[in-house]
This record gives sequence, structure tokens and C-alpha cells, in this order.
Amino acid sequence: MATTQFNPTCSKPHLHSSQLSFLSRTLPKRRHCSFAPFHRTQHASISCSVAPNEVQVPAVKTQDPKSKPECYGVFCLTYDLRAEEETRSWKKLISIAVSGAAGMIANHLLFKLASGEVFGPDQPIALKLLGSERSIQALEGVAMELEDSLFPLLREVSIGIDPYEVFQDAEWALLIGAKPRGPGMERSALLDINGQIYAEQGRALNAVASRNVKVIIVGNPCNTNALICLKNAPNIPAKNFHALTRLDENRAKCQLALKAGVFYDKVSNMTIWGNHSTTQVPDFLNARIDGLPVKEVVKDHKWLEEEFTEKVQKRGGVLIQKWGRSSAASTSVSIVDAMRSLITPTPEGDWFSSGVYSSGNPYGIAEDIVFSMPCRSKGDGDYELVRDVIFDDYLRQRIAKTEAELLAEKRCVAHLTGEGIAVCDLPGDTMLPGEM
Ligand SMILES: NC(=O)c1ccc[n+]([C@@H]2O[C@H](COP(=O)([O-])OP(=O)(O)OC[C@H]3O[C@@H](n4cnc5c(N)ncnc54)[C@H](O)[C@@H]3O)[C@@H](O)[C@H]2O)c1
Repeated sequence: MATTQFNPTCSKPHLHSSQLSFLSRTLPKRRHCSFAPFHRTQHASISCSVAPNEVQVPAVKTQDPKSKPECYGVFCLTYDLRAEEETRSWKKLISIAVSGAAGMIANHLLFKLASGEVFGPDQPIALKLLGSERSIQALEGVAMELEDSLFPLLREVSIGIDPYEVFQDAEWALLIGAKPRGPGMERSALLDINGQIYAEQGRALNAVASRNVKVIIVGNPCNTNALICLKNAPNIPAKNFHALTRLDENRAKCQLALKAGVFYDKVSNMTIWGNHSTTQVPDFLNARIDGLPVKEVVKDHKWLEEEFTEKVQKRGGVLIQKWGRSSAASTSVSIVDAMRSLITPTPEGDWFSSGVYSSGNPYGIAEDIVFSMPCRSKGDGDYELVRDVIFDDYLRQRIAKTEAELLAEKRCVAHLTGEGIAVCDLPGDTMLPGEM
């Protein structure tokens, strides 16, 4: 096959935190590099060694075809920090795996990660990019754009199509890659196709990722993909897996702010309950505007029950209708929000939504599914479920509907979670927020 693959050949940068300094634009002239695009049938690489003020012709050397991808292009450079180099205080590299890295969401997200938006301006990161066989060329393009961006914090980039290689030692796994639902495709077929992807990626995480890897599943249907993924990764705590419902939370906050005529930072305590689908429940009973219960500020309760809920549930579909493409930018913002919510203490009295493993939840929601619920974090990467929430009949009924949908999805993927033969009796109206 004529697929092009990158086989970077050099060793990882041998940088200890005490040795690291900012990657200045003049640094590359002092070191050696190795950069090896190759075709599967042709294993060759170029390596070069450049001493200060010397120019050398790159020497071609034969590459071991079995050597595994480790770095990409400029990220294969190693630096010898000599006496005149002022070392700075750097933190240990954080290793982040991203699947679907050549897709639209990742195209926004990777640049946010590399610029320090999530982990801060003194935290170097490594990006491990996973693509599909079809997207490997595009993945090279992404890596080239990352090279050209000269991000000081971006210390390693590797690309590949084998999750067992790409997920090696990953401390975060942002799983975005998925197949879109094609015209006329049954939702059960989508569950199966993408479920297979997430089963394999779960097994790969289980085998090679950090034992404390935090996993955020974005690819749809994300709740059930997250369930499949965690079931296939028994050696990683189920609590470490999240399905992204933060975009829904952000959309709900925006709509409430609009209705109340306040800036959206005044809206807090917003829970999305349940599935990232059109049965999701944006909770206006527990949410607050300027510290007050929403129902005290927005007196139009009919709007809350009918229009608000539907607006949030169908926002993605309306956006596609207007723009012809899906909400990649705001989704990437919400992934950043979701990560930051886990690594910074939640403001006193507030909470955030995430699709998390339901076993042991205090709300009476079915066990053993991935359900969006209100969470709080101490900023240590972990979270706890919020207990002080109230329910009324409306909220309970809505929650029951989204719960029934997730239980039906679970039955439909039993063959992927190790629970026997799948039975698909999905409710007819099940849709993703981006579908119309
Ligand atoms: N949870 C949410 O809030 C939310 C919001 C928006 C979109 N999504 C979902 O995110 C997913 C990605 O959206 P996008 O707009 O980036 O789509 P996209 O089609 O632009 O990108 C998906 C990428 O995944 C790759 N891919 C496919 N199979 C793969 C595999 N096995 N391993 C690695 N990569 C693989 C594809 O080649 C493609 O490059 C979709 O499933 C979409 O429905 C979720």
C-alpha cells in the first residue's frame, strides 16, 4: 500500500527537568536531528549533526523497519545545554495522547494544549497523536503545523496508527477519533463501529498507558464509548474515564445567561444529566444565576421546561444547519474546560458536569453505565460527586428517560463489554446533538 508513514528515528530528547530551558529559535543550530519520512516499502532516514557555526550535509542511513515511532521532525532534536545556557525551573513533561488527531476538533485542541492553555506556561508537554490508516498523511500535516508554531512548551510530538505504541505511558488520553454516522446508518451500527474502536483503545490503554491515566472520551456516542473503553481497561480505575458533556453544560449556561440578560459567568451549578444525546437533561432546578436559583430569576417556567431544554439538546444540529459543519471549535474549548476542571480546585459551592461511571452514585441512577452528573474536584485529577442537589418530578422523569436510553445502548454493545450477546432495542428518537 502506498500509505506514507513517518518513522522518526532519533532517540527522545534526553532532557531532565533540571536541564530544560526554553526552546529558543536559535537552539536548533547546536544539535543533531533525525527526521525520516518513509514509505512502508522503503525504510530510509536522514540524520544530521550540526555543531555551532557548522553546516553539514545530511547523511542518509538505513533505518530498522521495526523501530517504533518516537518523535516527529523537529521534536527529534536533542539539546545539549552547555554552561552558557541558563536553565529554568521546569516541571516534568506531561504526556498527552490524542486520537482522531487529524480531525476537526483536534485541529483546534492541539494548539490550545501546546500553547499552555490547560497546564500553564511552565509545564512542558508531549503530544502523542493517533490517527486512522486513512488519516496518516493528514496527521503528518498536523505535526508539521505544530513544528512551525514553535511552541516553547511542546517538547515531543509523535504520530502513529497503533494505539499500543501511541498510548505508551500516556498520562492523559483524549479520545476523539470516531467514524461519523453515514446517511441511512442505524444508530446501532454506529454504536458497533465506534464501539469496536473504543474497545481496542481501552485494551491498549490497559496495556501501555500510565496506571493513573485520565481518559476523556469525545467520539460519539461518547457515554457508551466510554463504558466500552473502561470495561476493556480493567487495570485502570473506572473513575478515570469521562465522557465529554462539558459542551452541553457550556451551551446551557449560555442560553440561561441570554434569557436572564446577564453575562454568562453569572451562571453556575449547571448540571447536564445523562447521555450526550438529545435526551440529555440540562438541570435548571439546581443551576444558579448570580447565586440565586434559576427559577427565581427566570420566571417563565414554561420556557425553561420546553424551549430551554430543547434548545440545549438540539444546539449542535442547528449549528450544523447554519454553518454546514459541526462545532469543532467550541468542542475543543469544552475539552480544555473539562481538563482544567480536573486539575484546578472547583470554586467553592460550584460544580461541573462530566459523564462518569455511575456505580456507587448517590442519586439512585442505574449502576454500571456512564452518566453525566455533577462533579467537584480538589484539582488533583480526581473528582467526587456532588451530594447537595435536589430533584422534582420533572427532573426525575427526564433523568429516567436518558437513563433508559443509556441502558438500551449498553445492551446493544454487550458483545464489546464482555457481557454476552448484544440485544439492540434502542428508542427510536435516539440522536446525537449534532444530528438532525
Ligand atoms: N462529546 C461531544 O461533546 C462532542 C462534540 C462534538 C463532536 N463529537 C464527536 O467527536 C468525534 C470527532 O469529531 P470531529 O469533528 O473531530 O470529526 P472528524 O471526522 O473531523 O475527525 C475524526 C478523526 O478520527 C479519525 N479516526 C477514525 N477512526 C479512528 C481510529 N480508530 N483511531 C484514531 N483515529 C480515528 C478520522 O480519520 C478523523 O481524522 C465525532 O464522533 C463527533 O460526533 C463529540
